[in-house]
Amino acid sequence: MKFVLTGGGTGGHLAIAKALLDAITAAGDEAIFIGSTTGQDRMWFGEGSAFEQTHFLETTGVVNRRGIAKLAALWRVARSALEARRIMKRYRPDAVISVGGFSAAPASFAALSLKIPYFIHEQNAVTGRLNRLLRRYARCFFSSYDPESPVKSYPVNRALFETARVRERVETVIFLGGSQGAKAINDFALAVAPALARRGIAIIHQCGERDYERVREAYAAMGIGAELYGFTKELPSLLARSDLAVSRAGASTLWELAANGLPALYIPYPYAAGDHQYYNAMHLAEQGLSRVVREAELRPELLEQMLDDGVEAASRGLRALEGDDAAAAIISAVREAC
Ligand SMILES: CC(=O)N[C@H]1[C@@H](OP(=O)(O)OP(=O)(O)OC[C@H]2O[C@@H](n3ccc(=O)[nH]c3=O)[C@H](O)[C@@H]2O)O[C@H](CO)[C@@H](O)[C@@H]1O
Repeated sequence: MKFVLTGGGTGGHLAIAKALLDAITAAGDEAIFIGSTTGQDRMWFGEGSAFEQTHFLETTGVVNRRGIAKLAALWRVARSALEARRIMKRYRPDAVISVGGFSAAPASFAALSLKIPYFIHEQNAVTGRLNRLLRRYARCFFSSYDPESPVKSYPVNRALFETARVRERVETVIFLGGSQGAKAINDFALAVAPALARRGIAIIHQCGERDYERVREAYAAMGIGAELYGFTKELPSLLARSDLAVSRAGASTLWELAANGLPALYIPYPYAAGDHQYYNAMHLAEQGLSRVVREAELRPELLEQMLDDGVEAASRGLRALEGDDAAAAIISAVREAC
């Protein structure tokens, strides 16, 4: 079978595209990618990816723009949709799967106008604008928070299941800012680092490229030897070594931590559309599997409290969540629906 995967912008969407691609190629099938020239699409799939072809079309976000800027963004989507139609007429895919984000708009409209079976994977607890608009036209809508979804587990890198373990005590804390890094989490890490050092707890910290120098200098000034990364491709092995995470609640990160049995204190990005990071985190917090705190209410004592309470029960609970190979299950559901 031939697939088109579309969508991206940020790592959360692209991580799903990658997991689906792996499931497609493992089954001996093939796929092409249609994404955007803006955002992180090229960084993920620019060179040496396993896609048969990759196309980066000119699109920018539409939702937060006004006036002329919005019209210009819509014009770019329309022009790129025509280009996506030309690509699909040549490639003749059996199915188009959108992982959301503004990068997905041209290929989604092209698929629907050509009547190619169309599928959506929504990563977040609050459905994004484009997915809300197009959901009614999709043959299946996959979401880990929707009881109606044909597959409820979330596609994550298999390595996270393979290295999963129950955490009995906290020897290493990892700070995670999502694919772009988060200044608030960086500041929090620096504020709690001395207390962690006093307890003999090691620190791993993914701080984002933009804030890397500042954070590096701050650790050096405190004489604390944190293991620091801007953006790293080795995240799965870093998570496997960690016992507690302090993290944004981007969907892919959240389900990767869950798959690995790694409990977290989630600090949702306050400006995410529809506050979706908060609802992503609440999905786990309501089951007692992690904690969530608003950025404005973040206090060092909260982390200390979690260290005192221990993480074993939460870690065991995460390991008990449904955790099959979601990407393969999604691809086989797509195959059946075509
Ligand atoms: C600010 C914002 O709007 N963020 C959104 C964005 O988050 P963001 O792009 O940060 O997405 P996620 O947290 O979902 O995923 C980040 C991905 O990048 C990977 N990674 C991250 C850092 C690193 O150094 N190396 C690395 O490989 C992670 O393992 C993960 O697979 O998309 C998510 C999925 O729609 C949403 O839930 C988030 O709300």
